Amino acid sequence: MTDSLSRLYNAVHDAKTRDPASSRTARLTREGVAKMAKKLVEEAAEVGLDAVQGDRGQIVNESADLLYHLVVLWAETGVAPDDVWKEMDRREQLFGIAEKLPKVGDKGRRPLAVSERSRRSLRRDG
Ligand SMILES: N=c1c2ncn([C@@H]3O[C@H](COP(=O)(O)OP(=O)(O)OP(=O)(O)O)[C@@H](O)[C@H]3O)c2ncn1[C@@H]1O[C@H](COP(=O)(O)O)[C@@H](O)[C@H]1O
Repeated sequence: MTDSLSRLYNAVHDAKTRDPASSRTARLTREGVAKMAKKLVEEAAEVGLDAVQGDRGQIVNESADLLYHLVVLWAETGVAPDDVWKEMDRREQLFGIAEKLPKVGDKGRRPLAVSERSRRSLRRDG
């Protein structure tokens, strides 16, 4: 999946300077980040609605549109796919450590407390 998104990112990056008449990405680039953000939110809402309606095929279609618009927003704001993969790796390591800690901590603390602490740390670092 990360490969497909990285390829899409490169294609989108190249398309930004193309003729807006033939490239949706170039059109979105001309319209600016607010328009890109609006499109992203619309696609996310569509995926959510399709899920509520139980339309699996449409969830797949709209998810592809959602990912395209997310990548367009990354390219516009200077975020590279690697930036996101690194953050995901960091979280995986953090939660992995939390999972290896004792199941019941001091004073009868439950593992959820450890997990919650990790989440707070993520929010603070992020
Ligand atoms: N992966 C995609 C991709 N996914 C979805 N879409 C388009 O995004 C549309 C969904 O967005 P909208 O709902 O806003 O579309 P719409 O209903 O037609 O809305 P409006 O255009 O009227 O605003 C889909 O109908 C697709 O046409 C994509 N358009 C382009 N790409 C890739 O992006 C790269 C650059 O392509 P161009 O931007 O066409 O140069 C290429 O690799 C393309 O394959």
